[in-house]
Amino acid sequence: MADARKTNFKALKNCKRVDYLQLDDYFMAVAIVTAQRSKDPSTQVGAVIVNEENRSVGVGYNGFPQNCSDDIFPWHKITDVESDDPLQDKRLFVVHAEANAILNSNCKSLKNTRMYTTLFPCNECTKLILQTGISQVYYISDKYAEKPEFQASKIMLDAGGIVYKKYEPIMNEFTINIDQTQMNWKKNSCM
Ligand SMILES: Nc1ccn([C@H]2C[C@H](O)[C@@H](COP(=O)(O)O)O2)c(=O)n1
Repeated sequence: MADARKTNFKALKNCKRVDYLQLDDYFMAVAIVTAQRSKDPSTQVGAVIVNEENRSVGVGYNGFPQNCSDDIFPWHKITDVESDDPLQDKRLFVVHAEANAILNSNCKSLKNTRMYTTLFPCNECTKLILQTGISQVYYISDKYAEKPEFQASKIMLDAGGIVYKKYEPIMNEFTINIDQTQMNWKKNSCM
């Protein structure tokens, strides 16, 4: 009688999918999807923190603090509106995606974790990155590279020996389509 435990799995091809999403692309994709939760009309940012065991331990997007209503607080900058009230500026109130990912983390220590963020971190978030022991930062855009806040970030990241790299995807594009997903499930269940 054949002993199932002695089956030689190597003798046959195991039919594993080859076009699956690689781990780093997956985490950056989570950051991109998370950014879609932001109510900011000009820039939506998402960030994910991942530990050494490849578990995501924190996610965040840019938004106002708890109890500061998205419908009441300003989503513009003072320079975008005709107002002489300096409080009419989102920058005074928004919590950045990276800070939210850190604050939302579900573990005691972020030492040696890596962060995937859709936008390069500002100086304030970089201070938190250094203080929490995050050791790698992957980003998609560095659109504010010329601003002193973002240059200060690089000075601090360099001083802290933190690896930061523009993200190079393996799979640059894939589609999220809920109707299509449902159709695929139906198709597969008939096979
Ligand atoms: N690394 C960053 C940089 C910016 N943010 C947030 C802050 C604002 O909500 C928005 C930037 O708005 P803009 O100046 O482009 O009108 O993005 C962030 O979460 N993380």
